[in-house]
Amino acid sequence: MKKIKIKNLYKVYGAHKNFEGTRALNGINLEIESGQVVAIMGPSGCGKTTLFSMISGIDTPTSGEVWVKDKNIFKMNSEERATYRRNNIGLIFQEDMLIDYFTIYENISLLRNDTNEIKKLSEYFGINKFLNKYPKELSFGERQKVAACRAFINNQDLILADEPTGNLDSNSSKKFIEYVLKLNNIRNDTFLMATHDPFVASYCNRVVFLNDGKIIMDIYKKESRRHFLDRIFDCLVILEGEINDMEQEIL
Ligand SMILES: Nc1ncnc2c1ncn2[C@@H]1O[C@H](COP(=O)(O)OP(=O)(O)OP(=O)(O)O)[C@@H](O)[C@H]1O
Repeated sequence: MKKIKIKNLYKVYGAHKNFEGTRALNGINLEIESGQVVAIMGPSGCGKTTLFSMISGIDTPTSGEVWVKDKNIFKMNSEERATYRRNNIGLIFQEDMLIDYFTIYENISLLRNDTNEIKKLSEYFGINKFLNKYPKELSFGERQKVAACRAFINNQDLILADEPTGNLDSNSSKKFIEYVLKLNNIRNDTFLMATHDPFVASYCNRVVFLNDGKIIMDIYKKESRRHFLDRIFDCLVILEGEINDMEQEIL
């Protein structure tokens, strides 16, 4: 089943009569199957965060359509869209967005206060011993696992993670992504992750490369993670070539 269908999506920021604006998304067409684990890669400013804010309905596109589970989310009014977001989407950001004066338990329970589910998820992520502590008492890696628990708590089946390992060292990144993907396998959620890290991307089944608001490559894992990582590096070399060409054109 198609989980997400994006058709001809454009987002232009800040256009007015003397300025044509910034084209953050420049005609994106993308389909994602239910249960797929997809990394979105590309240089800073290529449109990854903008794409996520369109899929989550946080912001509206200039033109184009986003269908999630057979619903065109920009045909909903803003109230319906807020309900859609709350019930369907789990968000994980680079900054964990935990509330410092709430305990870890309270932070996770904000969306759904289900003691059994919180116990299960926090045990799964190995943070159950921290439930009565405060975010400041945890390491970055531990805090990011709390953020993941919060994203999964409401049984959302679409998780959007924007640079979730951006603040973690390589060992914590590896542990974080392994935990998230193992859980994802059990629940068959659809997982989209923006990342600059090829190693983290190599854990996904598919990597979509963006440049300048467009999809320029889209690859699927058919081999071992190690070999997929090599292929991701090859794509990054091609991407770098494109960026250099664009810079030459501007000069
Ligand atoms: N609210 C905004 N107003 C104006 N321009 C914006 C806005 N948000 C993003 N942009 C511009 O749109 C383009 C895409 O930005 P976006 O944040 O989606 O990129 P990104 O790939 O997520 O970058 P990064 O990897 O640095 O987070 C950039 O040129 C950015 O400057």
